[in-house]
Amino acid sequence: CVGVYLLKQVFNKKNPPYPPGPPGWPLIGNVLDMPHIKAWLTFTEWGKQYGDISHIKVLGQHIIVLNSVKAAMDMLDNKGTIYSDRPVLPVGGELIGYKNVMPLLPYGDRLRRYRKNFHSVIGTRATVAIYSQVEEVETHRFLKRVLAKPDQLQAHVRHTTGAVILRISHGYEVKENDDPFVDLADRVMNEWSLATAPGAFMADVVPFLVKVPEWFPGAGFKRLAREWHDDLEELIFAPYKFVVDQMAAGTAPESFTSNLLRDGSLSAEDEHSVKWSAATLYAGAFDTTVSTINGFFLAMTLFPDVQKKAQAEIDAVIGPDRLPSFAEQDSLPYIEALVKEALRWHSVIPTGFPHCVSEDDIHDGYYIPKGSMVVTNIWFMLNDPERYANPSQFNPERFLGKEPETDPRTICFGFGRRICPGIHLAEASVWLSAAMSLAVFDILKAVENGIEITPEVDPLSGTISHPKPFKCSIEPRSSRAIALIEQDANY
Ligand code: HEM
Repeated sequence: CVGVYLLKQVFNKKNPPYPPGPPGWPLIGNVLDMPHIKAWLTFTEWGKQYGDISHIKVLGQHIIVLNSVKAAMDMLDNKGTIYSDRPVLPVGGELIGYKNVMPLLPYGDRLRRYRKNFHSVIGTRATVAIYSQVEEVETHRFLKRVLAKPDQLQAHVRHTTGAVILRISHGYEVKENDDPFVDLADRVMNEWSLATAPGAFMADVVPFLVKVPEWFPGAGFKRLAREWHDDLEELIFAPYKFVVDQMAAGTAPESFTSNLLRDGSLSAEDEHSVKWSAATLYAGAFDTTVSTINGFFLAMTLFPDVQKKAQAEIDAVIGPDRLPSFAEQDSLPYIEALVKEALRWHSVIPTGFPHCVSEDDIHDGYYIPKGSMVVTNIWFMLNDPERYANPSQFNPERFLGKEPETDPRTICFGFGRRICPGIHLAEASVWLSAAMSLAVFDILKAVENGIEITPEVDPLSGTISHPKPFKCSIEPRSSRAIALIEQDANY
């Protein structure tokens, strides 16, 4: 009745409720509701049932799930001063040391320093353009590798992405095989993704276990954490020393690190920021770029009409006698739309990196307690049928014409003060891989025993989601294309 409703309103004003969500159980709360596989699908269901902002509580931790761009902007952008912290991971963050890597760095002065470093070196399209030649040389090498061994596409994507990043971060040119820095970085990235997965260690949920000595039964995670800590330290110091030595010898090429060290004597804190932000560049860029480029190849295998249109544009604008370069970026609108669609269609960080709330807040009448973890369901935002017609279709045309759909770059790179600082580099790498590959290769369905194989669209679980490994066939488009790939480019 009206009386009860009014009483509820008065009560809610004084004690606003948590946002709605699955009811949970006495004592254990929502432990059983927390999804571990493809969490974005469960979060999407919650969005349908409970609205844009939902809430669960898992072992004392409040988790807020956002299912709309508006809610993400209202909270993470507009209230950025209190929605920009990161969760504390007792094992990954503290014991191993990942809390010094930017995605897990607490909000504060050190974060501002790292982000300033990123901004000064790769913060705009113009600053990223300094590395155009590095990207062009390495991507041309990628074409050569694919031509030689097309069935190892996914290994070539990883190798090339690592090569581009190490040249940009430390001016280091990788060896074709068994490169020590690439192997180390690969190992650390693998350890990072294991250690930061939700529920990776019991001690993340029951933090006092961190204090247990290494010899204690069940404390094997401490030995692992020590070994992974050592790998991380090596990844930070070895490439940094490489740059310092080269600078002393006067032979250091342009790189993120050499650029930041050029200013001369640095305080200990500045030196820390340079070392760790350079290594962060690898951590932030590697898996995300690999996953997006693999997603592009998957889309081309499944949507041949899109591929043909893209090739027709390249043929008309560039012709058959040279490879596309960054100089033509603005003359290839269909390729630009295709890159946007690649960023939308395969969502690389489907549930974002969690933000943490540093003060109590009341938002839209809901109580958001200090310490809450805020998760953005980026996957749904990029697949919301009200925003993107037929979202499962790979259709670059949705971004062309008079009424383009929302630019996915305003969603897929996250929100607020923790928005991805590598946007321009990510776009440049994906653009060049797409344009150069389409210029010279046809990407087709593989045929085995006379039967065409249609790959599944089945993104894998993980903070960074990769497309499920798939087969495709890659053939040079013509003998002219082979000659273009094989020639020594003059960059
Ligand atoms: C397609 C490629 C990429 C996608 C989709 C992507 C997406 C994202 C997202 C969603 C976040 C979390 C933002 C938030 O907390 O709201 C993020 C953070 C971050 N990204 Fe990217 N990213 C990509 C490539 C890159 C590249 C190339 C770099 C490095 C050059 C990079 C470096 C980082 C770093 C350092 C953070 C942490 C920022 C912070 O915590 O303040 N990312 N990225």
